[in-house]
Amino acid sequence: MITTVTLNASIDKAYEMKGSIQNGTVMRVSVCRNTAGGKGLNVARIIKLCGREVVATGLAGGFNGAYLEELLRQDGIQNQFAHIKGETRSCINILDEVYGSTEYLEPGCEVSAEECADFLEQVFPKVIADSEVVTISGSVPKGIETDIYKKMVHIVKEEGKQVILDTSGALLKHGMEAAPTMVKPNQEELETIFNSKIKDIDDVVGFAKQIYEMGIPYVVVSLGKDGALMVYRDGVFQAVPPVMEVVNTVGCGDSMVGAFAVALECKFPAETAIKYAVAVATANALSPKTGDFDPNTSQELLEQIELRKL
Ligand SMILES: Nc1ncnc2c1ncn2[C@@H]1O[C@H](COP(=O)(O)OP(=O)(O)OP(=O)(O)O)[C@@H](O)[C@H]1O
Ligand SMILES: O=P(O)(O)OC[C@@]1(O)O[C@H](CO)[C@@H](O)[C@@H]1O
Repeated sequence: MITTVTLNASIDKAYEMKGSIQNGTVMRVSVCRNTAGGKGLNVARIIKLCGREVVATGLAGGFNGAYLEELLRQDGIQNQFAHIKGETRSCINILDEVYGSTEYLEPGCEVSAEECADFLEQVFPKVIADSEVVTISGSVPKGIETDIYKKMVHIVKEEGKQVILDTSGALLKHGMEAAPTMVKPNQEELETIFNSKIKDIDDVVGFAKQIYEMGIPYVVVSLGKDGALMVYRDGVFQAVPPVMEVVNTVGCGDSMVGAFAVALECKFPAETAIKYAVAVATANALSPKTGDFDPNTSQELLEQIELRKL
């Protein structure tokens, strides 16, 4: 069993537009799709599609929170959310022919210190009890301290479980101090953490090695169309997918996290794990839906992924 955590859950709205967007005018949406979102819920859908058992937890509130739980029920995702007074946010992803994808992310409601403590001390330890792997993803709503993920990583590790952390900025910086099993920054997140511009792949390797030295066994940097780079005990590897025409890359990072969690749970060797994660993430880029992939496509991609030792 794998637990996914989404503290800043959202109703994700994908707006498909015909033609190009004209800013400052009235635009009519051609197709609208609502999904239970926030990074951890995309991760949960991917794990289910990989054929593994998953339970989703986090914070949910108001009408959107109830809708979110209903969407998860429709997707067949087991969930145990802590209920908060504030309203769960919405995030909009506009898909058009000129810009591809443009995301508008709401910040999330205010969460009280009591609500946060209730989740951390009561809900979270109970939900993870039957899981071997826990994933923690995304931003946090207002009122939650930036060391929350550090505390959660400690709780998971004290129970002898493995934990993946996928977040950014101060949340990532503090979270890494607790040495999770795996982190998955993208290049932008690395630049923020190290306050430095990345010029080439050597810079990526250098920063990833520094993170590995903090005691994090698997450091995976996602590189978009160039796949992902992994630093672990036996060296530095890059898994490169074939060049393809993508449909929707939102949630690709989450797909990579979901597949890597499955690989940890199934005890895949590290080099198989990174290839599997890149295959699933690339298959997600070929689906119009977020946190979705066709298992036949990922299986075909797996055979086409090139693993390079750097
Ligand atoms: N254009 C693309 N072509 C092929 N594969 C892609 C492409 N974009 C993303 N991917 C796949 O998805 C993985 C993760 O993508 P990316 O590096 O964009 O993650 P991310 O920035 O964390 O994404 P997000 O935050 O949108 O979820 C890549 O390692 C790759 O396997
Ligand atoms: O505000 P966060 O939690 O960082 O990101 C939220 C979000 O952009 O991430 C997912 C894509 O990765 C979307 O489902 C969701 O809307």
